[in-house]
Amino acid sequence: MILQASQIDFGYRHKTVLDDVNLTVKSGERVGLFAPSGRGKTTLCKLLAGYMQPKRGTVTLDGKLLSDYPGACPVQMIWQHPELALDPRIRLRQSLTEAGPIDQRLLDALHIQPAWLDRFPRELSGGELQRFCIARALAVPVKFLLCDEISAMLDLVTQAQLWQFLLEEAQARDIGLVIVSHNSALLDHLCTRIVSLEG
Ligand SMILES: Nc1ncnc2c1ncn2[C@@H]1O[C@H](COP(=O)(O)OP(=O)(O)OP(=O)(O)O)[C@@H](O)[C@H]1O
Repeated sequence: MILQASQIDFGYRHKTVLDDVNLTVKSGERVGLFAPSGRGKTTLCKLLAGYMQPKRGTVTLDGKLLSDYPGACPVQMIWQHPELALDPRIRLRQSLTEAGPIDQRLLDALHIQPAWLDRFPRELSGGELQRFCIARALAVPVKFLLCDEISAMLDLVTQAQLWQFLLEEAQARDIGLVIVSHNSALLDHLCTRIVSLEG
């Protein structure tokens, strides 16, 4: 499959953030997105995942708009701040089952303890919550995963385990990855290609 952003313009109020941006990602590719803070990486991810619509240009998956795909969106985003990605009023088990059936293999691979599922988001640490958000994104038949600074809050050992798991999972399921990070060494290590938003 091909996820394609073509001639994207986007701004907040009167401020232009993205001007004629093009990006193509194929299944199985791992594309790093690198740019200074505030340049629009998160904004581009939100557009690629269909959370917002561009002012000009299109985002398509195999030539069709994301809204043409029924059910769970095949492009999932994992956010930099996991606490903002979850409904604080519902327990994690409900968040997970709303995405799809609980897959014990995913929970084990991400070292998610069964007891966490009975808690509310505020009752987990940032790193625990992030691993939960990754399990939730992978619970749907995802084709492209947008990872926006997802590992910065994890210790180095957990980061390494997480990326090894995500790379294996992406390869096994032919998922395309877009990886946003300020850590260029991490991107060099993980990605098949790196794209700069610096113009
Ligand atoms: N909801 C919003 N309303 C107004 N301006 C916004 C909004 N979200 C982001 N911006 C602005 O848009 C610009 C791009 O933000 P964005 O979060 O996409 O950048 P980024 O490259 O991901 O930054 P960082 O590396 O710091 O996470 C910034 O100048 C930011 O202040």
